[in-house]
Amino acid sequence: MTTFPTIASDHLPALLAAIPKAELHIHIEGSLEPEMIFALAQRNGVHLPYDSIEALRSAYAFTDLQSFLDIYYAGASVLLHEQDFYDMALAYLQRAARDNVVRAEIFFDPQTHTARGVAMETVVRGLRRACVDAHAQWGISAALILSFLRHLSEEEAFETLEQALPFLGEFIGVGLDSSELGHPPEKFARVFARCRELGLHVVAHAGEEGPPAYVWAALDVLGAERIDHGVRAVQDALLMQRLARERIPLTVCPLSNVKLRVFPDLARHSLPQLLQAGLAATINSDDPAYFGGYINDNFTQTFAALPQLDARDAWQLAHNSFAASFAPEADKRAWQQQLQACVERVADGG
Ligand code: HPA
Ligand SMILES: [Zn+2]
Repeated sequence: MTTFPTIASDHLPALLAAIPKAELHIHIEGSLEPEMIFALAQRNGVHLPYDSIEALRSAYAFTDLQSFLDIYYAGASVLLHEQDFYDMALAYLQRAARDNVVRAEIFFDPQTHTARGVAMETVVRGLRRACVDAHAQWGISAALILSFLRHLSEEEAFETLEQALPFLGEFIGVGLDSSELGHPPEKFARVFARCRELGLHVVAHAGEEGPPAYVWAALDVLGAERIDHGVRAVQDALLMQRLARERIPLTVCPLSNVKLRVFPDLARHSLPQLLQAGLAATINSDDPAYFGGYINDNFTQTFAALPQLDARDAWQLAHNSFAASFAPEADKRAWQQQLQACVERVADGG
């Protein structure tokens, strides 16, 4: 965009809500609301160590990534049948469409389920059916990214990849999540090389709790096309230059970062520095049921806490989200045009 229309700051919340956007960092198991955890536990006869929805919700007081992951994996234990995966993903996609998400690239953690005896086929079929139905109902475009658990071994990642081979057409790429510290990207060099040979897109969580060295390794050893989180890159000037020069997208999750104490509060988040340095940052929800908000909550609360962010930044973040997505180029062009039209409509007071 060469000229940017004037948008008064009191129109900013409306703009943030209305702009079409892509969500590129959402763990579908992290969209499981306490109400649905309880409903599925009842439906499937799974015992939960919490007496009520309120008791479960009050356990959501995290001190770091691991303290969150322990509860997140426990919550996922209620998912057993294809319909459970379908219901979870359809609920997320309906909620995302309300936030004007036009494209969602959704992580799923198959090892969390296969370890409990749930078949890969059950997981993938349920999630894919929700993606197809959500597109038909709300026009939202959705795709899946299989994420390996980094606290497990590379051998277990290879076994998971083997189980996923019959479903290669059902997911667009692979990621790397779970406990970051002590599990550097190098641990998964060979399995990611195999995934690249298979033509899959490659992303990885790096620089959430881990050091900038993990971001370098995600790029150079795994061949990551996007970095999930990456907010600690600000500690390394050379890395910042590289991320900016190569326009490597960062999928930033502000509410997650505050809940897991990566930053003490939103006002001290590194997002303005990332944008100022010309990095292709995006805003995402990560695990919205656990971190207190979906994507528009992340946009509005982050902009409210950081008054230096303005309408131009909102446009940039949405623009980056489409540029960084793995959707077909024709779709990306159409969404960029919708974004432009939306900005002009809000500027006109419409
Ligand atoms: O933010 C995260 N980091 C690592 N693993 C995860 N699994 C779900 N959310 C996350
Ligand atoms: Zn994540």
